[in-house]
Amino acid sequence: MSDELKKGLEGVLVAESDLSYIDGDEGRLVYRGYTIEDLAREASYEEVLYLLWHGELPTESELETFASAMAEERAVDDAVLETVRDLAEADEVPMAALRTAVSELSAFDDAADGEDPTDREANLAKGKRITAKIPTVIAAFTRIRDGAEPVAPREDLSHAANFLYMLNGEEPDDVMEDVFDQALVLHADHGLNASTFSAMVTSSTLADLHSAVTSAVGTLGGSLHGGANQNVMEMLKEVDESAKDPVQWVTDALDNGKRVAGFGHRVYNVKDPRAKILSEQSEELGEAAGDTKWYEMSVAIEEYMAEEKGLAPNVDFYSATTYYQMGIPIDIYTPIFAMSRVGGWIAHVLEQYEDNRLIRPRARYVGPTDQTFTPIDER
Ligand SMILES: CC(=O)SCCNC(=O)CCNC(=O)[C@H](O)C(C)(C)COP(=O)(O)OP(=O)(O)OC[C@H]1O[C@@H](n2cnc3c(N)ncnc32)[C@H](O)[C@@H]1OP(=O)(O)O
Ligand SMILES: O=C([O-])CC(=O)C(=O)O
Repeated sequence: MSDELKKGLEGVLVAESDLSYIDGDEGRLVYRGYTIEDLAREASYEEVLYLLWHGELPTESELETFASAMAEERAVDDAVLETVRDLAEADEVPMAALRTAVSELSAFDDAADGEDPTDREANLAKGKRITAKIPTVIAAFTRIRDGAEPVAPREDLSHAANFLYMLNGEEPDDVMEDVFDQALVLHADHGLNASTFSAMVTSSTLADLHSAVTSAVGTLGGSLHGGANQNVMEMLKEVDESAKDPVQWVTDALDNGKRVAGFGHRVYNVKDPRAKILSEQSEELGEAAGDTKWYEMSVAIEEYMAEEKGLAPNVDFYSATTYYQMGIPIDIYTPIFAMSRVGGWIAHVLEQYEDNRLIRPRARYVGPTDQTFTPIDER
């Protein structure tokens, strides 16, 4: 047994996986051998889900069956909607509301209590239900919080278009649907990132899929992980409102010991390939709207961070301005990340169950070992 301490588990191999491969020096990401560039351009989110869960790209009829079965599962039980309403009216943080709702979804899931938690077919069906319902929860929460009534899901729209329809009460145009669908594809999986690992740890105890996804939602929300996309946009708005030069603003932030959201990564030593694609989306949306202010501000910060800190943008840096220019409320950027990443979480949980061993690392104990106990009335 090695006593070498790897803080943050950096570089530690804990599993074999054939889901996604990251080359952190080359800035390359593939899902099951397909480059993220090809998938973002050519495949829908539903197609990528099928690829992750079933191991290969679907044929047209497989995709049609898969996507329509998932679309049929979009509605959530009234009791869950009531919880979502209560949480929205109580001004709950969106990621906390999503975590609570995902947990409650299990109470209304068809899966019989006591079934084998590792049953692959049951989990694929359950995974489809969870993935289908998460967008409904996020859209309903957002609308109620903003003083509107939820919009019921439609089965005839794609996963991406249906979410934007439920959020805005109107169908998105083709450009918005495509940009959003690409964002979902780009966020679907990323090796053993923290939230995925959290889902794996939970499932390694033979806890059920809803528990694993609930753990993962909780883990994604932190500012060092998925929560960074919201922080990026809040930072850019602060820069804008400060009327300072963006580079000066960032210099001051770094001088004050702050981290710049959307930069740095545990695995990438170069620009995240997803950030490359999203920066193009961000620029195109700005150009279409006749205002590239957010894109230009982001590029100025990117150049400065590269020169001064040797840090490159991660996926969260350009998703922020992409979503902002689509009119999406800033505090649901991380729930949207979850809406995509749930596909990866489920795929990794399926892998975990296939070849399970309890995940249980050790800490090096550095406390005392020979204290003399003092009874409470003598302390
Ligand atoms: C989807 C995702 O989860 S992508 C990541 C989203 N998170 C963010 O964007 C938050 C900002 N980024 C960070 O905090 C980090 O880069 C992380 C958490 C992503 C990676 O963390 P780690 O791999 O543990 O790197 P670590 O925190 O040790 O940082 C290494 C060095 O780079 C610096 N650094 C890393 N990221 C940043 C940043 N965004 N701003 C300023 N400095 C940074 C650290 O201060 C540290 O410097 P030091 O060695 O002089 O102390
Ligand atoms: O891989 C990571 O550590 C974080 C990340 O980029 C992701 O989860 O998409």
